[in-house]
Order: sequence, then structure tokens, then C-alpha cells
Amino acid sequence: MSTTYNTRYASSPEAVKKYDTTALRDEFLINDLMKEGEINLTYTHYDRYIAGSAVPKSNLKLETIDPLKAAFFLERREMGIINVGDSGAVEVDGVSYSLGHKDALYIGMGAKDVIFKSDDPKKPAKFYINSAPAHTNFPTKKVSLEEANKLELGSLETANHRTVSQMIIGGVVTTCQLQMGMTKLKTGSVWNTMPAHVHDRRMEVYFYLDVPEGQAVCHFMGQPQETRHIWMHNHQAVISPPWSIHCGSGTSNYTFIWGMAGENLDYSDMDVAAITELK
Ligand SMILES: O=C[C@H](O)[C@@H](O)CC(=O)C(=O)O
Ligand SMILES: [Zn+2]
Repeated sequence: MSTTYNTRYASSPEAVKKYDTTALRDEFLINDLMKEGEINLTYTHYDRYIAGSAVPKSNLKLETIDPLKAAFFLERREMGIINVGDSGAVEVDGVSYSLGHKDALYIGMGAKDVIFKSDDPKKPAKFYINSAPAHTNFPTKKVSLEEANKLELGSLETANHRTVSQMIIGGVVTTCQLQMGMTKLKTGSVWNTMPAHVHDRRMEVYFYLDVPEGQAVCHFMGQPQETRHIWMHNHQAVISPPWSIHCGSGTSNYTFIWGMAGENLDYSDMDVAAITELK
């Protein structure tokens, strides 16, 4: 078996108020990503969203997992992939898409064979994977970082100057409900998604990368007036419930991949929490 998974159930905000550090990390932190020679996935009960990784030494074939009750993984799902490692390829029903560092691939519902490959097993590709239920097939498409829709947000004065690259999003690629992109903080800026927001219509998963050796990112979650934090290290992900803020501050600048699914495809559907009101 090259494809393994674990399950995370959904938590209510009332329950989460009482979680200690261990409970919070057990529920929301994904800390088993980017293991060489494996496809490992976390199946969440938040919009049935899946987050995981594939790091091929030799070719890794995506297998279906039990909770899908599907003949093949993408029978009723769509998938987004971003390569955060060295160059590789994803073969979809015999068509090979080469993905360099930070290239993305959207795979539409119905694709039967998905195979992850590294160009050089000594310098493997590291594919970060998100998947959501789908209702129809939209064409598979590669999106490079250059092709992404860019938003320049924040400022150095407020330590949140960053570039959001919307990679898998309407206008760039058509999806059923999946949206993914990458946000890079400029040197000297440490705060992502500040002012923070909730969007109760949509869940989100954050994957932190390019965190320099010896540095870390403190991820904030919870209702705006009941916040909690999770210390995150490079190549860890965190599940963000729809009722929760999701922002972070690092001990240096860093990059992260956000992915979401839910009720609508309107990226700007966010309920911003005033900074002065956070508790
Ligand atoms: O709902 C959108 C997601 O939280 C991210 O796109 C926000 C983000 O990257 C940022 O502001 O830094
Ligand atoms: Zn968000």
C-alpha cells in the first residue's frame, strides 16, 4: 500500500475552548507530511476535504482509500497539487505533466490513474495534495506560479507585506469547489492573513513552507474573541474550521499554501475580524 490515510472529525467551537495543547494539536495539526516513498493523506470531515503529500523515490500510484467508497480516488473528487520539492511529474491517465518547484496541477473529477514521479530520486519532488468532493469534470490543467493571479497585500510597517498567488481559482482554472494558492511574505514581514478573517461558508487548510532552519511559525485559530495558537514547523499543515480565524506570525518570513472548499467560489467572501477586537 503506497496510499495511507488518517481521519479527523469536525469539532465545535464550544468543545475547542476546552482543548489543551495536545488536544488542539491532535485535532488540527498535520505533522506527518512529506515522508519519502509514501502518499499519506488526512481525510477531514470539514467539507470532506483531504490534505496530504506524495514524495516519490520510485513512482507512486494514487490508490483509492476506504472512506471514499469509490472504485478509484477521483471518481467523485477533484484534486490540486503543488510541488514544493525538486522537479517531477504527475501522470494523469497516461498524460504526463512536468511540475517544477512551485508549479501546480489541477486534476478534474474522473481521472482514473494518477502517478507521482520524481525526475531524480536523490532529489525528489514533494507534492502537496488537496482534494475535495466534485460534481462534474473540469479539464486537468497545469498552472505555474507566473500564471497565478497575484494580490499584493499588507505593508512592511505592519509586518505583513506579502504576495498572494491564486493558482487554482476561477479565472485561472475552473474547479467545482477547490481553491488553492500560495502566499509569500517579504523579508521583515511575519504576519499572514492580518487582519484575520473567518468565512463560515468555507473551510481551509494551511501548509507552511520555506520556514528557515531554526525558525517557526505560530498559527492562530479559534473564534475571534477566543483564540488559540499552534506552533508550526516547516512542511506542517493545519486544519482551519469554518468558524475559526486562520492567521500566523513567524520568527522570520516564510511561505504558505492555502487550500479551501465549501459553499461558494467567491474568494472575497470573508468576515474580517477587527484587530482591536481580537482576544
Ligand atoms: O481565505 C483566504 C486565505 O485565508 C488566504 O488566501 C489569505 C492569505 O493568504 C493572506 O491574506 O495572507
Ligand atoms: Zn481564509
